[in-house]
Amino acid sequence: REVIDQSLAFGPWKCLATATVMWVSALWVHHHHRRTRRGLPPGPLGIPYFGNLFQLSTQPEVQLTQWAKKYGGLYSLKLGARDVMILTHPKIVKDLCVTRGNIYSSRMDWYIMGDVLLENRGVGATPYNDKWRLHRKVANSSLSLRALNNFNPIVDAEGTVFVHSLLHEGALGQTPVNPLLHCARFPMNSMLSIIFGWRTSGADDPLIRRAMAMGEDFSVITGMTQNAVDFLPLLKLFPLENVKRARKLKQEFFDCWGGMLKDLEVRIDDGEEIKDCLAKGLIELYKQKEMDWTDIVMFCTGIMLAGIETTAGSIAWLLSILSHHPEIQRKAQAELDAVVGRDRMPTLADMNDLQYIRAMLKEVLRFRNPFPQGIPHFTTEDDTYEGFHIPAKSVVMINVHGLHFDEERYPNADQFQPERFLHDRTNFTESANCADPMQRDQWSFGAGRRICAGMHLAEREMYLAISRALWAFDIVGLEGEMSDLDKFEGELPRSPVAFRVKFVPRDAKVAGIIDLAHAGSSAEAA
Ligand code: HEM
Repeated sequence: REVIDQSLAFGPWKCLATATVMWVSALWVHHHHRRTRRGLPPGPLGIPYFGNLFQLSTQPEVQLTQWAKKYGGLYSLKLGARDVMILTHPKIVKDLCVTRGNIYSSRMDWYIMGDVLLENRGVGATPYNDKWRLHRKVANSSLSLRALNNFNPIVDAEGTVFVHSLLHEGALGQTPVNPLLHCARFPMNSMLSIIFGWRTSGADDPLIRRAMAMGEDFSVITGMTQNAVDFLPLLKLFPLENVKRARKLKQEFFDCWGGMLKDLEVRIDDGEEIKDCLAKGLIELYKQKEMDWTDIVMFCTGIMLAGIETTAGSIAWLLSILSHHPEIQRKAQAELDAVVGRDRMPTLADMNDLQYIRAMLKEVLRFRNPFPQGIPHFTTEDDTYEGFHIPAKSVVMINVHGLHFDEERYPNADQFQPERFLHDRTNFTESANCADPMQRDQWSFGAGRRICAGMHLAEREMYLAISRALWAFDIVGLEGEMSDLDKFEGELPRSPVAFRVKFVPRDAKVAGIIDLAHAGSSAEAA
């Protein structure tokens, strides 16, 4: 009697549950068949409407890389309403993003980053159109190899300021230092000089914290895991916390970088002689009506965002990693002492002779790169590749993490081993442009027509910061307080969390040499 009662009570629920399971399964099968019918590359099954969205965690690159092992160098996902192509093989990245760059070079219509925050302007966020071409041309005019040579003295001087700050904040190796502010100030001052012909005068300048806060906010609210709305457009109907944050941040961009442009415009209008800088050129374009005010503010915003956190984070990762590896420091220092000696600091002229340092820079970008899922490209036309259909308006992700942790190309990929690049004498740009994609060192700078515009600058800054830090100091981790190499902040880009190390001068002459160079270089930097 009890059993009969129980089955009667459970019966309707069981029926309902069975019906639901059948309905979901039918939708699932239908969904799968639709994908196969469309001829898309293979990929994991998702659920109707949401696709694979819920299968990605807060570190999507881990799952993306696991799927690459199963589905290969090109597979597809459905993230909400979007078709997403994941590229995890060098040849496929080159074939699509470089060779077919006319189709694969746009940017998706991001809601928060594009519509709300940057108004789809700025070099990095603008879709592939004439506006982007103009923005990219202007960026290249200051960031190309030739243009950058004019800024060599400034970047060199900032490299000296960097080690000088570490030396003195660390009381000549006595006191631990959190190097993050200094790592940010170096690229920030280079960018300020290139854009506005101006720099911050000390690590306590409020602009440094302000720029870092803007960068951190941007990095958090624009990350993929924060933006389900880019894949589920219906979410736009709901009040989203990040939209409020983005509007506030946009205002901050206008106040800060827009304010600096305004000051410059007033000075130009007052007839002041202004030395050549990117912002001066932008104001000319604004006056000639080739760019509007939002264009030039977002141009500066985009360049400042692209150029600070990325490079700062890479320098900081390397300092953090080196504090775990005294044996790697010794190898780099042996090379530095042989090539440079102990009576002067390394300069840009030594870069080609410091092969171990160069290998370390490549290895840190492989090992802890700021954009493990790349910055997505977007297709503008239908395409067919290796028999697969790639529809127009597909999101195309270069799975940088998957490329960088491929054991076949990088044995012991989860270890930091500069030796793997010792044979490679190319600089970042030469390697990115090499004909055989299997020979490319790493993929941190993306690929094709949207490839990073700041590779030369990033390389010079990273080289000067690290070669000088290792020439001058032993980087010593603190007992019981070693940095955590697996924790990071933000998403677009990622940076290491705060840590402290000691910068211990390697010999008695170091402080004198740095102080002397600093006295000479601060005039140059100013
Ligand atoms: C370690 C440092 C850096 C890394 C890892 C990095 C990485 C990247 C990546 C992944 C992209 C997107 C590429 C693509 O879509 O395929 C990019 C674009 C860009 N980067 Fe960098 N970047 C770094 C430093 C810099 C610096 C110092 C600047 C100087 C201003 C800069 C300026 C830009 C610009 C303007 C773009 C947009 C290019 C476009 O969409 O046309 N980056 N960067």
